[in-house]
Amino acid sequence: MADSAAHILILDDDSDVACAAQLLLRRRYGRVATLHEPAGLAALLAAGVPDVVLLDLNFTPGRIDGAEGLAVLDLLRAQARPPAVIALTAYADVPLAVEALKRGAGDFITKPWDNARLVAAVDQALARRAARQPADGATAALMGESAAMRELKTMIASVGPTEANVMILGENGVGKELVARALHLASRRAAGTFLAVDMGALPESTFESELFGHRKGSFTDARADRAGRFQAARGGSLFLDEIGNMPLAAQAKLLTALERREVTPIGADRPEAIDVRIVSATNLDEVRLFDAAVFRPDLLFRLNTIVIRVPPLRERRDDIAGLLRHYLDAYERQYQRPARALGAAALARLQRHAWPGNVRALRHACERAVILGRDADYGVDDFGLAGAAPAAGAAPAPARAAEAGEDFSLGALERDAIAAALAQAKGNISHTAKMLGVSRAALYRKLGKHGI
Ligand SMILES: Nc1ncnc2c1ncn2[C@@H]1O[C@H](COP(=O)(O)OP(=O)(O)OP(=O)(O)O)[C@@H](O)[C@H]1O
Repeated sequence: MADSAAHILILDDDSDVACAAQLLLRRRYGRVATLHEPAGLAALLAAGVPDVVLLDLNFTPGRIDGAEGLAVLDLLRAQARPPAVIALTAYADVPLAVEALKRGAGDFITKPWDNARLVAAVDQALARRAARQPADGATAALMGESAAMRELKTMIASVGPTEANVMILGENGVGKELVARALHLASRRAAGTFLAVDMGALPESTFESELFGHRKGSFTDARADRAGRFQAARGGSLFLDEIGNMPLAAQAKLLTALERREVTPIGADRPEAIDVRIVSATNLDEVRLFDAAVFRPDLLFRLNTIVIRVPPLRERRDDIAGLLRHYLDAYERQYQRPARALGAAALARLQRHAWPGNVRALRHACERAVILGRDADYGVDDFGLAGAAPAAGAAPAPARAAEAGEDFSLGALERDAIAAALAQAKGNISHTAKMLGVSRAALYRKLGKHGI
């Protein structure tokens, strides 16, 4: 069964053998890579674990004990989601093949192989791997196998099925909305609606009408009955995003609704029971969140029964290579560009980058690289990172090009204006967008464009 999404790796020191297998398999599977020695394997795994590895067991000429291949097998088995392994043995060496099977290989093939048998073995290996995958549909969109991401997925799996209110904390672009969606998918409400509301963008004047609904004629513009977000999400999950940006008066109204578990549409004479699971998110740091002048403590304690912290990308650098490959592949497909490799130097540099805009910025950088990159491999310049080499763990200082009189191009001035507004709004995207007079979506696009 051909599978255009499958990723196969052939690890064999004999380049003729590897090339023959690659030519055969490339016709049926999406990505078929070859490697001639185990030395490059760690970097390759960091960029994404293949689905199936065809593994030769001896690399050094003259060696037939299989020790090198078995060591690679151990490394493959240690991956968070190990690939299915087919051992390649040159000598019909049954004891070695048996040892490989004992150590976790799923199958073995003797060289020279029969093409049909090799293809059947790969098909079976893919099927085995698919069957072995954990029931992680809910968290499938959340990429990353770092210890922090694994912990996050475990947390989602245990908290998701409960009705507890969850507050998700993390910087802009770390994936808070993805986590909220994963919680919904892992819940008993998964068949219901997932409705996201940007609380920072709701004008105070229409806050109640937007959230609780209104009756026809209850105010000048109320030309028909309208359900609020609480009613629209009935039976599902309501994601209150940017909760830290709500004015205090609006916080009081939300608190009342959550305490009473009912809302009264404007102009209605009776309240309506609410049936939603509340998931909220903010990029406020916890010091600000616990400041009563910013956020009502009673509302905070309603919302944060469970707190999930999503770490910034610079604290889970192990995920960077996989995310880069994922988004490069996705944009290569989207823009119908040829598949290109990410050079080792560029990868190392990207892994050191501080990524102040987190995964969102990385995604934009990949899109830029796919569109603008011209060389055979991607180089670091293709990604348009801000600052040549910002120190790990630190957000880059705003560009001062205009101040220094170096560059008065409109692009540079726009970048400076955004960086300055962002700094003044303490990283708050909604406030920054408001200060600059653009929508949040437009601001995100500009952040990506300037690599901020
Ligand atoms: N772990 C991840 N795997 C794949 N994509 C991710 C991951 N985390 C974030 N993204 C992508 O990064 C972008 C930003 O994610 P998301 O909107 O969930 O972040 P956020 O923390 O809610 O951001 P903000 O606070 O700015 O609203 C999206 O395109 C999302 O698909």
